[in-house]
Amino acid sequence: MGQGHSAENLPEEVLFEILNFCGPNFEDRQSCLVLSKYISGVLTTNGAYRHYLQRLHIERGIYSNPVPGPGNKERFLALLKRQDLWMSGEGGGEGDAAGLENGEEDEHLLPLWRQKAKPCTTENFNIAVSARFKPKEPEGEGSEENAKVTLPLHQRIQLIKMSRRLKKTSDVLKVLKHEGAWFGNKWQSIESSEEGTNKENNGVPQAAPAQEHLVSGVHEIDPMNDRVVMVDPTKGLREFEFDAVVSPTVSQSTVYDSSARPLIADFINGFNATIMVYGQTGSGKTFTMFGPSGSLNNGDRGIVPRACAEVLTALDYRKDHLQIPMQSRLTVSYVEIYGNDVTDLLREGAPCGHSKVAAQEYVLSGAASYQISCMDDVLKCLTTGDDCKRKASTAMNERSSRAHSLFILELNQQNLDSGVSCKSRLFLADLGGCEQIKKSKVNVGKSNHLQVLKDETMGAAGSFLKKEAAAPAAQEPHVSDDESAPSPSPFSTGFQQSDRLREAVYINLGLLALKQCVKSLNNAESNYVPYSDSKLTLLLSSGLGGDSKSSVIVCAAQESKHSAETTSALLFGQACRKITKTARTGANMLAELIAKIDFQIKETEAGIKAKERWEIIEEKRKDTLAEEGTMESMGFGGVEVKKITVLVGAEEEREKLNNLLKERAQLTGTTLESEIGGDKYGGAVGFGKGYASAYGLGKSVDNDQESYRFKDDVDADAIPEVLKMKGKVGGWKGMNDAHDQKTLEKMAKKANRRKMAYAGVSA
Ligand SMILES: Nc1ncnc2c1ncn2[C@@H]1O[C@H](COP(=O)(O)OP(=O)(O)OP(=O)(O)O)[C@@H](O)[C@H]1O
Repeated sequence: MGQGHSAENLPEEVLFEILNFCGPNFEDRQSCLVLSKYISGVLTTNGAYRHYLQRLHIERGIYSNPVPGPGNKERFLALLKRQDLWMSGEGGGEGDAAGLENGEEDEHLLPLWRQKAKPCTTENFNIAVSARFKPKEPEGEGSEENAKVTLPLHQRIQLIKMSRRLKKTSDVLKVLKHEGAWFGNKWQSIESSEEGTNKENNGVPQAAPAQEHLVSGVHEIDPMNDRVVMVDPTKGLREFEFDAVVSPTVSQSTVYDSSARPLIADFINGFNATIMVYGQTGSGKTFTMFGPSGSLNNGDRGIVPRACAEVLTALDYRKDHLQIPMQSRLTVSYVEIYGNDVTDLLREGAPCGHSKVAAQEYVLSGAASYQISCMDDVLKCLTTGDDCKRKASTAMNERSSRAHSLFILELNQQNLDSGVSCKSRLFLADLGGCEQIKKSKVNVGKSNHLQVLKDETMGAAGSFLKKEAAAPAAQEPHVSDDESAPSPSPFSTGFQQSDRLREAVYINLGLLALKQCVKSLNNAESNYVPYSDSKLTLLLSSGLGGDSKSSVIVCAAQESKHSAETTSALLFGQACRKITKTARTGANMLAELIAKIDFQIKETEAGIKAKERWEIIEEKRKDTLAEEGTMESMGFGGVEVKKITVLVGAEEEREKLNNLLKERAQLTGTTLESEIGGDKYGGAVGFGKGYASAYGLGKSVDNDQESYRFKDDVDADAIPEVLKMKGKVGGWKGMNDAHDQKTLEKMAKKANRRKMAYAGVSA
């Protein structure tokens, strides 16, 4: 409950906002009500802004989550910038400023919606990263022993400063001295010999029992300051800061509120959004994203069902309450990425698209989507998809996801009055868990399989061995999810377990590609992000570096035996947090990515044009088809020296162009050959149909051999005008002076006549 206010003692900024809201004549009854409540002290400033947020939604269609707690003012001022999202034309909608004389505009008195529109479509932001820790499991005996870490002195000092809230290093040294820990017995023996053993502790906070070693693992989870302190066996003490750190005991709804909810509002307001969970296998990614099995309808449900519920509730509300007539359509796609295969989990795992290349375009174009209108539809989709997912038991997780899965919501909305429409997508990615094969033990099947083969071929004698082999096999992870299912034959066990290994490799490869993309995005000098390295990164490309708002939730285990993996996951989160992006409403990720690549292709082509020149080089070639018994066949002589013309000077640009064309081919779902073969690209630099043959360039630039650049017969016509004019054709005597076509032709012929010369011994 706020303090009582009178109109006179209202803070100026509040009065200004309220005046803006109510208009010069206080004609808006609801705003008057808010104002009167505020003045009488019934409403706090925060509460008043809650009302403004509601108005923004009802009158302008700008959604905000009903979040309890403070911060409504900041939210309102941020959303105010988007007020014209659903209005047509430029400027602030009905900017006729009723109540004012012709053309007279007083900003302070203009009602909120009648102010000039501010540009609302782009927002700069960093990827938001949060960390969530799974509750601790009891560790096996001896694991602590193995994970002891001795910190270097400076880190030990830092740790004591943090844990005892000490500022001065001299105080920390007193603690160390008292503990006798870091220097061990040596310090104590020096102390006892010099000062006696029972000296008083002069004002330093009483220390815990001496602790010479720290145990590796999570040392401190600090949700208040969104900080995690790790003790890593190889790197010592490490501190990580995130946008949110949630304590291991928090509920699923708290995780949703802190890491996902703001993005759901952005999604409804026309931004593309991406939320992904990243972490080691068994760290709680699926738990966070979907919830434990059977929880889709209860309080334990994860981000996906919660997000769907919030979007559906918001759309229902908008249908009945908005003052602008909005039409909306919500669809869902649910796919799994396994190596280079993308499968539709809502169509019994059918492959997406007609080819592996086109799969991502198929998904992003919405061809795999289904319309949903209520929570029942969502639950059906989730159950159908879940039944279809690759899951198996490993030593690390009873129900381990064996591929990356992507749940995509697509929302199409239109203001029927203004005709303005907007499409936005929400990507919810449950990434497969990075796993160390030796820990998840998914490679055990290989040896089982071989053992079975051995037994089979040994016939009756093998049956004895089979029994022997059965004992250790029983301790290995079982692969069936279904306890009641008939136990698999040893053959199938072998196959299934080697499948686990392949799955682990595919998952790790996708994650590696993801890490490479994050690295490139963080490297200011890198102008190429290798999205096309994997299907996972292709599908997530817009979420990582494109136009969408993104949030990464790092899931991790606290146990010391997982400290290396936890540190690595937290480092990934930290790298993601540094990526700055520009998000825009109504962005079409795929089309824009392609347009961006097209622009880069044009720039690169211009660079090649400006830099490239012809040069004559001597190439030594050996006769590989020499007759038997000749000197050449024995490796002596027979070397042909050929003078050949070669394009040089823009090698880096050509490589870049090649990568860009590859990336474009991946995005458009075509092949590199068709990108190069068309007239669209590289006409001037030798990739177009005409130039490719004139320059003697092979069709496939995928082929790394340099020979595609060589050409014996130089056709002077083929030398680009730009090179002739600039006299850039260097290395060829007299070429710099050549300006007319005839001279060029003559020189080309002369060079061809002189090109053959034999060196060495001939037979
Ligand atoms: N925060 C949590 N609270 C309680 N239990 C949890 C939590 N996180 C995970 N678990 C439990 O830990 C187990 C593994 O979780 P989950 O399957 O979500 O891991 P994962 O990271 O998705 O693993 P994988 O990559 O192998 O699929 C499950 O039994 C899950 O219920």
